[in-house]
Amino acid sequence: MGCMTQTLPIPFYILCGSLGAGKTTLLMRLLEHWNSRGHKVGVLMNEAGEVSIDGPRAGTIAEQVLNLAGGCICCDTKDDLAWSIAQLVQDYESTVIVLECSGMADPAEVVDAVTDVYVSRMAKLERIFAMLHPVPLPETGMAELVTRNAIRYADDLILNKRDLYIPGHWEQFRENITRLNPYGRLWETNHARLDVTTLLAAPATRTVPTNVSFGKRLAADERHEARAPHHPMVTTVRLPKPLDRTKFMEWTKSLPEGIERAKGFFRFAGEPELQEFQFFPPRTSTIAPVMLLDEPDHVLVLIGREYDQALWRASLLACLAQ
Ligand SMILES: Nc1nc2c(ncn2[C@@H]2O[C@H](COP(=O)(O)OP(=O)(O)OP(=O)(O)O)[C@@H](O)[C@H]2O)c(=O)[nH]1
Repeated sequence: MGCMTQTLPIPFYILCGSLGAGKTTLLMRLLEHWNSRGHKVGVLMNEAGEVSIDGPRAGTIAEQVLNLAGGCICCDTKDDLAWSIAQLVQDYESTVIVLECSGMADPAEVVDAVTDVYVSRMAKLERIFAMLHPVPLPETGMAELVTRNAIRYADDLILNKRDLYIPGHWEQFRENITRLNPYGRLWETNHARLDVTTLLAAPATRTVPTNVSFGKRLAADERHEARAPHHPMVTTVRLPKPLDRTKFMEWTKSLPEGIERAKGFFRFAGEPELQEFQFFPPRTSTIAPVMLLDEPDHVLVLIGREYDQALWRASLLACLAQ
Protein backbone atom coordinates (compact mmCIF):
# COMPACT_ATOMS: atom_id res chain seq x y z
CA MET A 1 0.00 0.00 0.00
CA GLY A 2 1.23 3.52 -0.77
CA CYS A 3 2.49 5.98 1.77
CA MET A 4 0.13 8.29 3.60
CA THR A 5 0.72 11.99 3.22
CA GLN A 6 0.96 14.15 6.26
CA THR A 7 -1.95 16.50 7.10
CA LEU A 8 -1.44 18.76 10.09
CA PRO A 9 -2.35 18.37 12.85
CA ILE A 10 -1.62 14.65 12.79
CA PRO A 11 -3.53 12.28 15.10
CA PHE A 12 -1.98 11.66 18.49
CA TYR A 13 -2.83 8.62 20.61
CA ILE A 14 -2.04 8.08 24.25
CA LEU A 15 -1.55 4.60 25.59
CA CYS A 16 -1.61 4.51 29.38
CA GLY A 17 -2.60 2.19 32.21
CA SER A 18 -1.19 0.11 35.02
CA LEU A 19 2.34 -1.15 35.37
CA GLY A 20 2.76 -4.32 33.35
CA ALA A 21 -0.85 -4.43 32.11
CA GLY A 22 0.13 -4.98 28.47
CA LYS A 23 0.64 -1.49 27.00
CA THR A 24 3.62 -2.50 24.90
CA THR A 25 1.72 -5.57 23.71
CA LEU A 26 -1.09 -3.32 22.43
CA LEU A 27 1.44 -0.88 20.98
CA MET A 28 2.86 -3.66 18.80
CA ARG A 29 -0.63 -4.41 17.43
CA LEU A 30 -1.28 -0.75 16.69
CA LEU A 31 2.06 -0.46 14.89
CA GLU A 32 1.32 -3.49 12.72
CA HIS A 33 -2.04 -2.02 11.82
CA TRP A 34 -0.72 1.43 10.93
CA ASN A 35 2.27 0.07 9.04
CA SER A 36 0.02 -2.09 6.88
CA ARG A 37 -1.88 1.05 5.91
CA GLY A 38 1.20 2.96 4.85
CA HIS A 39 1.47 5.22 7.89
CA LYS A 40 4.78 6.56 9.13
CA VAL A 41 4.36 6.02 12.83
CA GLY A 42 6.24 8.06 15.38
CA VAL A 43 6.45 6.37 18.76
CA LEU A 44 7.16 8.25 21.96
CA MET A 45 8.07 6.37 25.08
CA ASN A 46 8.61 7.77 28.48
CA GLU A 47 10.18 4.91 30.27
CA ALA A 48 11.76 5.07 33.64
CA GLY A 49 15.48 4.48 33.84
CA GLU A 50 18.35 5.66 31.71
CA VAL A 51 18.11 2.77 29.29
CA SER A 52 15.02 1.94 27.28
CA ILE A 53 13.66 -1.60 27.53
CA ASP A 54 10.44 -1.23 25.52
CA GLY A 55 12.16 0.87 22.82
CA PRO A 56 14.10 -2.02 21.27
CA ARG A 57 10.89 -4.10 21.15
CA ALA A 58 8.92 -1.39 19.35
CA GLY A 59 11.93 -0.50 17.19
CA THR A 60 11.61 -3.80 15.37
CA ILE A 61 8.48 -2.47 13.63
CA ALA A 62 8.12 1.29 14.20
CA GLU A 63 9.37 3.95 11.83
CA GLN A 64 10.81 6.14 14.52
CA VAL A 65 11.03 5.66 18.27
CA LEU A 66 11.99 8.55 20.54
CA ASN A 67 12.54 8.13 24.23
CA LEU A 68 11.58 10.90 26.57
CA ALA A 69 13.97 11.23 29.43
CA GLY A 70 13.18 10.28 32.95
CA GLY A 71 9.92 8.38 32.84
CA CYS A 72 7.77 10.89 34.63
CA ILE A 73 6.16 13.58 32.50
CA CYS A 74 4.72 15.29 35.56
CA CYS A 75 8.04 16.67 36.66
CA ASP A 76 10.67 17.48 34.15
CA THR A 77 9.79 16.40 30.68
CA LYS A 78 6.90 18.50 29.36
CA ASP A 79 9.17 20.62 27.19
CA ASP A 80 10.97 17.50 26.10
CA LEU A 81 7.61 16.11 24.98
CA ALA A 82 6.76 19.19 22.89
CA TRP A 83 10.21 19.11 21.32
CA SER A 84 9.96 15.41 20.50
CA ILE A 85 6.56 15.87 18.86
CA ALA A 86 7.98 18.70 16.72
CA GLN A 87 10.87 16.46 15.72
CA LEU A 88 8.57 13.59 14.70
CA VAL A 89 6.22 15.85 12.76
CA GLN A 90 8.80 18.05 11.04
CA ASP A 91 11.90 15.93 10.63
CA TYR A 92 10.50 12.43 10.33
CA GLU A 93 7.21 13.44 8.69
CA SER A 94 5.25 11.08 10.90
CA THR A 95 1.59 10.70 9.91
CA VAL A 96 0.49 9.41 13.30
CA ILE A 97 2.04 9.53 16.77
CA VAL A 98 1.51 7.20 19.69
CA LEU A 99 2.83 7.89 23.17
CA GLU A 100 3.23 4.96 25.52
CA CYS A 101 3.18 6.31 29.05
CA SER A 102 5.23 4.41 31.53
CA GLY A 103 3.18 3.18 34.45
CA MET A 104 4.53 6.22 36.22
CA ALA A 105 3.50 9.12 34.04
CA ASP A 106 0.34 10.80 35.19
CA PRO A 107 -1.98 10.85 32.14
CA ALA A 108 -3.46 14.12 33.40
CA GLU A 109 -0.11 15.79 32.89
CA VAL A 110 0.39 14.16 29.51
CA VAL A 111 -2.98 15.42 28.29
CA ASP A 112 -2.12 18.84 29.60
CA ALA A 113 1.18 18.81 27.71
CA VAL A 114 -0.18 17.62 24.33
CA THR A 115 -3.07 20.05 24.31
CA ASP A 116 -0.66 22.96 24.70
CA VAL A 117 -1.17 25.63 22.01
CA TYR A 118 2.20 25.07 20.40
CA VAL A 119 1.85 21.29 20.29
CA SER A 120 -1.77 21.24 19.14
CA ARG A 121 -0.83 22.89 15.85
CA MET A 122 1.24 19.83 15.00
CA ALA A 123 -0.65 17.01 16.69
CA LYS A 124 -4.23 16.61 17.80
CA LEU A 125 -5.15 14.39 20.70
CA GLU A 126 -7.29 11.74 19.09
CA ARG A 127 -7.86 9.08 21.71
CA ILE A 128 -6.70 7.79 25.07
CA PHE A 129 -6.46 4.04 25.61
CA ALA A 130 -6.11 2.66 29.12
CA MET A 131 -4.67 -0.83 29.44
CA LEU A 132 -5.68 -2.53 32.69
CA HIS A 133 -5.27 -5.95 34.22
CA PRO A 134 -7.09 -7.79 37.01
CA VAL A 135 -4.83 -7.06 39.94
CA PRO A 136 -6.18 -5.09 42.90
CA LEU A 137 -5.98 -1.37 42.22
CA PRO A 138 -3.10 0.02 44.23
CA GLU A 139 -4.30 2.00 47.21
CA THR A 140 -1.59 4.57 47.58
CA GLY A 141 1.32 6.28 45.93
CA MET A 142 2.22 6.90 42.34
CA ALA A 143 0.77 3.65 41.06
CA GLU A 144 -2.61 4.59 42.48
CA LEU A 145 -2.58 8.10 41.02
CA VAL A 146 -1.44 6.95 37.60
CA THR A 147 -3.87 4.04 37.33
CA ARG A 148 -6.81 6.10 38.57
CA ASN A 149 -6.14 8.92 36.12
CA ALA A 150 -5.58 6.48 33.27
CA ILE A 151 -9.03 5.02 33.97
CA ARG A 152 -10.70 8.40 34.38
CA TYR A 153 -9.27 9.91 31.22
CA ALA A 154 -9.57 6.97 28.86
CA ASP A 155 -11.91 6.85 25.88
CA ASP A 156 -11.32 3.13 25.69
CA LEU A 157 -10.88 0.94 28.75
CA ILE A 158 -9.16 -2.25 27.78
CA LEU A 159 -9.39 -4.99 30.39
CA ASN A 160 -6.51 -7.25 29.47
CA LYS A 161 -5.33 -10.67 30.73
CA ARG A 162 -8.74 -12.23 30.48
CA ASP A 163 -6.93 -15.57 30.63
CA LEU A 164 -6.38 -14.83 34.34
CA TYR A 165 -10.17 -14.91 34.81
CA ILE A 166 -11.35 -15.90 38.28
CA PRO A 167 -15.14 -16.02 38.72
CA GLY A 168 -16.36 -13.05 40.73
CA HIS A 169 -12.97 -11.43 40.77
CA TRP A 170 -13.05 -10.35 37.13
CA GLU A 171 -16.57 -8.94 37.48
CA GLN A 172 -15.43 -6.94 40.50
CA PHE A 173 -12.46 -5.64 38.49
CA ARG A 174 -14.80 -4.49 35.71
CA GLU A 175 -17.15 -2.86 38.17
CA ASN A 176 -14.38 -0.91 39.89
CA ILE A 177 -13.30 0.44 36.54
CA THR A 178 -16.70 1.38 35.19
CA ARG A 179 -17.47 3.11 38.47
CA LEU A 180 -14.47 5.39 37.98
CA ASN A 181 -15.29 5.97 34.32
CA PRO A 182 -18.79 5.17 33.09
CA TYR A 183 -18.13 6.88 29.73
CA GLY A 184 -15.33 4.84 28.24
CA ARG A 185 -15.85 1.99 25.79
CA LEU A 186 -15.13 -1.31 27.44
CA TRP A 187 -13.04 -4.09 25.88
CA GLU A 188 -12.22 -7.45 27.42
CA THR A 189 -9.36 -9.37 25.91
CA ASN A 190 -6.07 -11.13 26.44
CA HIS A 191 -2.65 -10.33 24.99
CA ALA A 192 -4.31 -7.18 23.59
CA ARG A 193 -5.97 -9.30 20.88
CA LEU A 194 -8.70 -6.91 19.94
CA ASP A 195 -9.92 -5.73 16.57
CA VAL A 196 -7.69 -2.72 15.98
CA THR A 197 -9.81 -1.40 13.10
CA THR A 198 -12.84 -1.23 15.38
CA LEU A 199 -10.78 0.16 18.24
CA LEU A 200 -9.50 3.00 16.06
CA ALA A 201 -12.87 3.74 14.44
CA ALA A 202 -14.49 6.82 15.96
CA PRO A 203 -16.77 5.87 18.83
CA ALA A 204 -20.43 6.87 18.51
CA THR A 205 -20.10 9.40 21.30
CA ARG A 206 -16.88 11.23 21.91
CA THR A 207 -15.63 11.50 25.44
CA VAL A 208 -12.46 13.49 24.87
CA PRO A 209 -11.93 16.01 26.18
CA THR A 210 -15.18 16.26 28.13
CA ASN A 211 -14.02 14.06 30.97
CA VAL A 212 -10.65 15.75 31.15
CA SER A 213 -9.98 18.59 33.52
CA PHE A 214 -6.93 20.59 32.62
CA GLY A 215 -4.56 21.25 35.45
CA LYS A 216 -2.82 24.55 35.63
CA ARG A 217 0.86 24.45 35.05
CA LEU A 218 2.89 24.35 38.19
CA ALA A 219 5.57 26.92 38.79
CA ALA A 220 9.07 25.50 38.89
CA ASP A 221 9.32 25.68 42.68
CA GLU A 222 5.96 23.93 43.12
CA ARG A 223 6.95 21.07 40.85
CA HIS A 224 9.47 19.67 43.23
CA GLU A 225 6.76 19.49 45.88
CA ALA A 226 4.34 17.91 43.45
CA ARG A 227 6.63 15.04 42.60
CA ALA A 228 7.38 13.99 46.13
CA PRO A 229 4.41 11.83 47.18
CA HIS A 230 4.19 9.55 44.20
CA HIS A 231 7.52 9.81 42.47
CA PRO A 232 8.94 6.35 41.93
CA MET A 233 12.47 5.16 42.52
CA VAL A 234 14.12 3.78 39.45
CA THR A 235 17.35 1.82 39.55
CA THR A 236 19.11 1.01 36.29
CA VAL A 237 21.59 -1.81 36.76
CA ARG A 238 23.98 -2.48 33.90
CA LEU A 239 25.04 -6.08 33.58
CA PRO A 240 28.63 -6.27 32.33
CA LYS A 241 28.63 -10.08 32.20
CA PRO A 242 26.09 -12.91 31.71
CA LEU A 243 24.04 -13.96 34.71
CA ASP A 244 24.15 -17.23 36.58
CA ARG A 245 20.74 -18.78 35.93
CA THR A 246 20.29 -20.43 39.33
CA LYS A 247 21.31 -17.35 41.30
CA PHE A 248 19.11 -15.10 39.21
CA MET A 249 16.05 -17.33 39.65
CA GLU A 250 16.59 -17.20 43.42
CA TRP A 251 16.96 -13.43 43.23
CA THR A 252 13.66 -12.98 41.38
CA LYS A 253 11.90 -14.87 44.17
CA SER A 254 13.41 -12.66 46.85
CA LEU A 255 12.27 -9.27 45.52
CA PRO A 256 10.76 -7.07 48.25
CA GLU A 257 7.27 -5.52 48.32
CA GLY A 258 8.69 -2.13 47.37
CA ILE A 259 9.82 -3.31 43.95
CA GLU A 260 6.66 -3.26 41.82
CA ARG A 261 8.10 -3.61 38.37
CA ALA A 262 11.35 -4.80 36.83
CA LYS A 263 12.41 -5.52 33.27
CA GLY A 264 15.45 -5.88 31.12
CA PHE A 265 17.60 -7.81 28.70
CA PHE A 266 20.59 -10.06 29.38
CA ARG A 267 22.10 -13.48 28.71
CA PHE A 268 22.67 -16.44 30.97
CA ALA A 269 26.19 -17.86 31.19
CA GLY A 270 26.66 -20.74 28.76
CA GLU A 271 23.40 -19.99 26.86
CA PRO A 272 23.41 -18.23 23.50
CA GLU A 273 19.94 -16.63 23.56
CA LEU A 274 19.21 -13.07 24.50
CA GLN A 275 16.67 -13.13 27.36
CA GLU A 276 13.93 -10.68 28.18
CA PHE A 277 12.93 -10.43 31.82
CA GLN A 278 9.60 -9.03 33.01
CA PHE A 279 8.40 -8.68 36.60
CA PHE A 280 4.96 -7.12 37.05
CA PRO A 281 2.05 -7.03 39.48
CA PRO A 282 0.99 -9.22 41.16
CA ARG A 283 4.63 -10.28 41.67
CA THR A 284 4.87 -12.38 38.53
CA SER A 285 8.11 -12.87 36.67
CA THR A 286 8.75 -14.18 33.19
CA ILE A 287 12.01 -14.86 31.41
CA ALA A 288 11.87 -15.60 27.69
CA PRO A 289 14.35 -15.69 24.80
CA VAL A 290 13.84 -12.83 22.33
CA MET A 291 15.11 -11.85 18.90
CA LEU A 292 15.72 -8.17 18.25
CA LEU A 293 17.18 -6.36 15.27
CA ASP A 294 19.89 -4.70 17.30
CA GLU A 295 21.59 -6.00 20.38
CA PRO A 296 20.12 -4.01 23.29
CA ASP A 297 22.09 -2.87 26.33
CA HIS A 298 22.26 -5.56 28.94
CA VAL A 299 20.53 -3.93 31.86
CA LEU A 300 17.80 -4.49 34.36
CA VAL A 301 15.56 -1.63 35.48
CA LEU A 302 13.96 -1.83 38.92
CA ILE A 303 10.95 0.36 39.63
CA GLY A 304 9.16 0.86 42.91
CA ARG A 305 9.02 2.82 46.08
CA GLU A 306 10.82 2.69 49.37
CA TYR A 307 13.19 -0.12 48.57
CA ASP A 308 16.89 -0.07 49.28
CA GLN A 309 18.39 0.83 45.90
CA ALA A 310 22.01 0.06 46.83
CA LEU A 311 21.11 -3.27 48.38
CA TRP A 312 19.07 -4.50 45.41
CA ARG A 313 21.63 -3.31 42.90
CA ALA A 314 24.33 -5.19 44.81
CA SER A 315 22.26 -8.35 45.16
CA LEU A 316 21.55 -8.36 41.43
CA LEU A 317 25.21 -7.85 40.58
CA ALA A 318 25.98 -10.79 42.86
CA CYS A 319 24.11 -12.95 40.32
CA LEU A 320 26.68 -12.26 37.57
CA ALA A 321 28.41 -15.45 36.51
CA GLN A 322 31.93 -15.81 37.90
N1 LIG B 1 -1.17 -13.89 31.11
C1 LIG B 1 -1.15 -12.81 30.31
N2 LIG B 1 0.01 -12.11 30.18
C2 LIG B 1 0.01 -11.02 29.37
C3 LIG B 1 -1.16 -10.62 28.67
N3 LIG B 1 -0.85 -9.50 27.96
C4 LIG B 1 0.46 -9.22 28.20
N4 LIG B 1 0.99 -10.15 29.05
C5 LIG B 1 2.38 -10.22 29.59
O1 LIG B 1 2.52 -9.24 30.62
C6 LIG B 1 3.86 -8.72 30.64
C7 LIG B 1 3.85 -7.19 30.57
O2 LIG B 1 3.36 -6.80 29.28
P1 LIG B 1 3.78 -5.42 28.60
O3 LIG B 1 3.05 -5.31 27.32
O4 LIG B 1 5.26 -5.27 28.60
O5 LIG B 1 3.17 -4.43 29.70
P2 LIG B 1 3.37 -2.84 29.85
O6 LIG B 1 2.06 -2.34 30.33
O7 LIG B 1 3.93 -2.28 28.59
O8 LIG B 1 4.43 -2.71 31.00
P3 LIG B 1 5.23 -1.38 31.53
O9 LIG B 1 6.65 -1.69 31.17
O10 LIG B 1 4.99 -1.39 32.98
O11 LIG B 1 4.72 -0.19 30.83
C8 LIG B 1 4.57 -9.36 29.45
O12 LIG B 1 5.33 -10.45 29.93
C9 LIG B 1 3.44 -9.81 28.55
O13 LIG B 1 3.79 -10.92 27.74
C10 LIG B 1 -2.37 -11.39 28.83
O14 LIG B 1 -3.44 -11.11 28.29
N5 LIG B 1 -2.29 -12.46 29.67
